[in-house]
Amino acid sequence: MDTERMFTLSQVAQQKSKQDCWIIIHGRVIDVTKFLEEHPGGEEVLIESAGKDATKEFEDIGHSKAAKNYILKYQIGYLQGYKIQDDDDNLFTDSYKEPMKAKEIEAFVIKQNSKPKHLVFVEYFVPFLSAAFFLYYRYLNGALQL
Ligand code: HEM
Repeated sequence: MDTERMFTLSQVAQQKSKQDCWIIIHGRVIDVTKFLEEHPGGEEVLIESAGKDATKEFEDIGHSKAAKNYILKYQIGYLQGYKIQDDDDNLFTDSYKEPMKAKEIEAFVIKQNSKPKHLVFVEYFVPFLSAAFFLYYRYLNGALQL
């Protein structure tokens, strides 16, 4: 997807129907046409913001990182003349672009952390058995001394 394309405000303003619904968030032009039915907040709010800058509305709701990843997914370009903020990279994560990689890493970490069953046996059961034998031995000694 070519996200480097530039659009003017009037170009975006023309795409405000259910069939062509674009909105601007943080200077990014997003084609939400295919996302309308999927939007958990309903399609109406998106259609109301269509063709406009909806950054304030978007931020006021307190959208999650998942929502910001959708922005990366549906972004088609940038608004011409928009000055990208210094913290723009922090506003969006790029994890959408490589979801498989993220999953692989997660799986790897789980594998690394989970212990094989026999290790659990050695770690907990063997010390417990040793302690039990030791106490039993002390008990027998004590019993013999009495
Ligand atoms: C491309 C733009 C947008 C995307 C990708 C998006 C995505 C989402 C997602 C994923 C959710 C589920 C909750 C979450 O993960 O935060 C959500 C909820 C919601 N969104 Fe959006 N949204 C967008 C724009 C907007 C705009 C412009 C408005 C308001 C004018 C809006 C209003 C809402 C509301 C009211 C909810 C429901 C919150 C709730 O029930 O707790 N969204 N949106």
